Amino acid sequence: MGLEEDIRAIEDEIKNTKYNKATSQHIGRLKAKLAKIKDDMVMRAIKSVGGGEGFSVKKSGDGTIVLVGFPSVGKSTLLNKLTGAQSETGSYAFTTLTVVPGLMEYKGAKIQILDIPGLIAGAAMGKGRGKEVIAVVRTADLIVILGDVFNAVHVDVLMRELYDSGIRINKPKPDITIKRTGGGGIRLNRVGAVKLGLEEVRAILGENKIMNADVLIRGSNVTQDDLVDAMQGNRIYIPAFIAINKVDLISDAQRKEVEEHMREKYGVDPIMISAHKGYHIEELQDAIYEHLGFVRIYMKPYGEEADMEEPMIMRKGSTIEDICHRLHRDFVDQFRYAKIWGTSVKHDAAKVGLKHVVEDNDIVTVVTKL
Ligand SMILES: Nc1nc2c(ncn2[C@@H]2O[C@H](COP(=O)(O)OP(=O)(O)OP(=O)(O)O)[C@@H](O)[C@H]2O)c(=O)[nH]1
Repeated sequence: MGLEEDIRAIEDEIKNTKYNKATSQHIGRLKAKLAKIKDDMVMRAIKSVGGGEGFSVKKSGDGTIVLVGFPSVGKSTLLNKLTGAQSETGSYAFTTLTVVPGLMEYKGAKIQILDIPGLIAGAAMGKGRGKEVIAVVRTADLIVILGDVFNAVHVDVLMRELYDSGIRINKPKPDITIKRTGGGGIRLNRVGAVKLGLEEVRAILGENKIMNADVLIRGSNVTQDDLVDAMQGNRIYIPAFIAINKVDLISDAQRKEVEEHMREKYGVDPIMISAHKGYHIEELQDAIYEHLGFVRIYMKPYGEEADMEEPMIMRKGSTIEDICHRLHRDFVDQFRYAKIWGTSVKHDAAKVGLKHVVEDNDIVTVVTKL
């Protein structure tokens, strides 16, 4: 059997085996095995991409989003609409031969948007130019999954290809630590109402020949798949949303039908756009801005007024240390303390250290030794 047949056979077996206490170890083992085979194929494919021309993308701006869609879904047209970049458009499949970066300026943030060749079924395993495309997608801060009104089913395929490429969308990274040890078998520590049991954990890790390890799992929602992901170790967690293009070509009733389908299937409202006619583009820009989770930070030089005109755009969760890095490469070394006026502190002008997490609209003074 070839690897692809192996994969299909294991997937079928998982699907056809009812999960219960008696089968949980067996299913865990199958899942671990499946992940290993897939990963061998996918990672080999991704590693073989030596940053060839057009695929070594330099990140720039305050965040990078990647447009993922089938060929001819309208990615290039959309990029042009959002950024004014001159991406090559045409009605043929695979007219976009390289990654085309554009810069969208929105609400003071500079957002890099990458148009990449269309993904197709089998991309994760290297079909089409899948491996190069996926190598780029894995660098994104946000993925916009672009479907079109006539092929809503492509969204399913895209989701699957992303999953098979080790990309987990709209999911926080599960809180799992696996520390290999020299002996003593598998020791499981669980914090919270964790459902996974020791036997399951042992079965899954055993499939990867991990016989001795301290495993710490926190949170009640951790699944077998999450443990397999943690074991494989190369998963990436990226936010994403769905936009459906070419709505100018269908009636209102058809549009509602597509919307309803997406809502039922993925539990989210897709953004219904027309890149060509410019319909709902602002809504899309808003969604991009929101999903990237920006915070605006106003810098106040020591003893001076704050600059309320040009905020520094940071991502949610950024710390004073991140701000220092942005300001000057010596600032972290020279750092004494920072002062903050805003919601991230209990009282205005509070002193904080490098690890302090800033919030939207904070005013910050960094005081250095010099
Ligand atoms: N009616 C209509 N046509 C569109 C829309 N957006 C794109 N198109 C057309 O769809 C075709 C493909 O658009 P592209 O922007 O080249 O698509 P792409 O996804 O970049 O295609 P590849 O480069 O092959 O991956 C072109 O003929 C566009 O003019 C839209 O909103 N409405």
